[in-house]
Amino acid sequence: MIDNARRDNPASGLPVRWRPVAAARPRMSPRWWRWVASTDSLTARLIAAGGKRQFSVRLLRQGTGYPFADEARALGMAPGRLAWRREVALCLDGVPWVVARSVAPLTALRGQRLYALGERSLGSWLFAQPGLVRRPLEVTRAPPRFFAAPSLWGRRSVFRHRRLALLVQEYFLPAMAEALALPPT
Ligand SMILES: C=C(O[C@@H]1C=C(C(=O)O)C=C[C@H]1O)C(=O)O
Repeated sequence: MIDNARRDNPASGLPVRWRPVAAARPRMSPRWWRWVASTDSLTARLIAAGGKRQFSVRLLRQGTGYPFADEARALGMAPGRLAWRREVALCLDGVPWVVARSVAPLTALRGQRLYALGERSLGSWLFAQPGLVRRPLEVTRAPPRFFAAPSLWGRRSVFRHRRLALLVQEYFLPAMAEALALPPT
């Protein structure tokens, strides 16, 4: 499991510590709290916050592979099981503000046409699904393992829709903090 993840990305050997979002609240400014703890569509929030800037989804990588060990655990996947992985940058005027990595067990994907999303936002599909359930958010200060940039906050949660379980991890980048004049934490 961990060996497979390492083959994908040498940095994955560093275990990522995820904590319930409420546990991080004392160290988080109210402005960041509104971004990190929100449970509605981040895509919609970014479009609103971006004002006149043009929103776009840049597809970094998509396909089948092994999840990181902490991702497999969050999804309740047995070691060695393959997953569908999608990595994107959510950009405003072409500048990445957030990078996201979504992971789903392959077995749960049947019939869901997620491959066809391309550079449309997963969020706009996901939040249109009736009966969507979102598990509690967790946060980390560790940088993303799939994109070479620091992040201010990272968060993750599992969405459930019928048989689909999808772990969405989103990292807020310094460019976003700078553009919106957000504090360092
Ligand atoms: C889950 C959402 O979807 C966003 C869009 C993503 C994509 O297109 O791959 C990935 C993660 C999210 O940041 C959302 O808008 O909240």
